[in-house]
Amino acid sequence: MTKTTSLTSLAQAGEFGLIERIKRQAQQGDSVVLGIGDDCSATHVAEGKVLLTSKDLLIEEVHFRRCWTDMYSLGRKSAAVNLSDIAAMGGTPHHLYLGVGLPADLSLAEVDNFSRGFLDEVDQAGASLCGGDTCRSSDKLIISVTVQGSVSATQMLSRKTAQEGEALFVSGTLGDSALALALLLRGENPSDFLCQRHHRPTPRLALGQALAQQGIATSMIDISDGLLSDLGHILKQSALGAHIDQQQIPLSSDTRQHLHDHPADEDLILQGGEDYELLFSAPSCCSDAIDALGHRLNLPLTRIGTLLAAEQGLTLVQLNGQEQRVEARGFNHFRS
Ligand SMILES: Nc1ncnc2c1ncn2[C@@H]1O[C@H](COP(=O)(O)OP(=O)(O)OP(=O)(O)O)[C@@H](O)[C@H]1O
Ligand SMILES: Cc1ncc(C[n+]2csc(CCOP(=O)(O)O)c2C)c(N)n1
Ligand SMILES: [Mg+2]
Repeated sequence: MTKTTSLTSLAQAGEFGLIERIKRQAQQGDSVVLGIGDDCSATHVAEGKVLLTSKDLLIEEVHFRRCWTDMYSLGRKSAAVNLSDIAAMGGTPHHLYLGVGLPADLSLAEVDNFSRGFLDEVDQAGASLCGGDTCRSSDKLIISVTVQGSVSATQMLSRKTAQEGEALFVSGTLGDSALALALLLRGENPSDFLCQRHHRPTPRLALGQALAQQGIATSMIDISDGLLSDLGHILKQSALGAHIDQQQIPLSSDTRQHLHDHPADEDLILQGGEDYELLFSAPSCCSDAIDALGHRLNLPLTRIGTLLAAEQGLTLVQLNGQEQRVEARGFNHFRS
């Protein structure tokens, strides 16, 4: 057996050495019958719940640049963006599967930092890494994560159950991540706050679960491709229109200051992606419960608009007070 302490390269560790290193760091929750190490994992599904499963890829130069992020943050983000999809259904995450295609120029220390970040995010969510796949990639770092969670079937929140007349809310602030990315692409240095928002998104798990369990929200989605695009999915699947008030969209002070100086960047708020905040609909009578929940979680929950009949389409009251019909546009892998 190879001694692991003095290893520095992927070649020295080898495929199975790498898997062993990840396995040693991974904790297993009670629902895991068989974790890393066999042909499949085996896990229990809680009785009376439905299984939620989602997958997200992160590809170098498409989702991240290695020169912009440290590997620990990339590991955390790879888990977080997947956990965010479980949050969007009102669910509790349980099991994750990590596929990696590793270019030969990565050092073992970088891979260790990546897995440490991934596992810290998984642990924080109370979930377990149960398996994955490891292979060499010819050039780019490729990350493919599958997450499983559960939710009571009667409490699950989907995109297709919003109702006309209900209010639309978002958590947190919008546009910070897209602004950080825009600045990085322009060769500028985003503030530490903006960098955190881009490289270390927070999956809103406690919020998603509370909205589902308390029966407050009627539909929900996490904002990965931008507010208008992701709202567009709720509108399409619920056969509705909506009215958004741009003045109400919650901004961080860094983003507000930037827009004051660079108003041309306003579209980043509406169409920039990777906020990983939750967008949800709720009857207007739930406003007090939503306020109380926001206070309890120490997270702003802001009403930004109203759901209308489908014929009314998607309209935006702009900052100048003018109402304009808008497209449900945002990040699109084959268009932007
Ligand atoms: N190649 C594919 N094969 C089968 N289903 C897919 C494929 N790509 C996406 N889907 C499905 O299409 C739906 C929308 O996928 P999408 O990736 O846009 O999810 P999202 O949650 O809106 O965004 P994000 O990827 O940022 O999490 C999901 O149900 C997803 O499982
Ligand atoms: C280098 C670099 N270029 C562009 C972006 C922007 N970006 C990539 S994927 C995505 C949406 C969510 O992804 P998905 O829909 O695949 O889940 C966004 C906004 C980035 N983060 N890094
Ligand atoms: Mg999603």
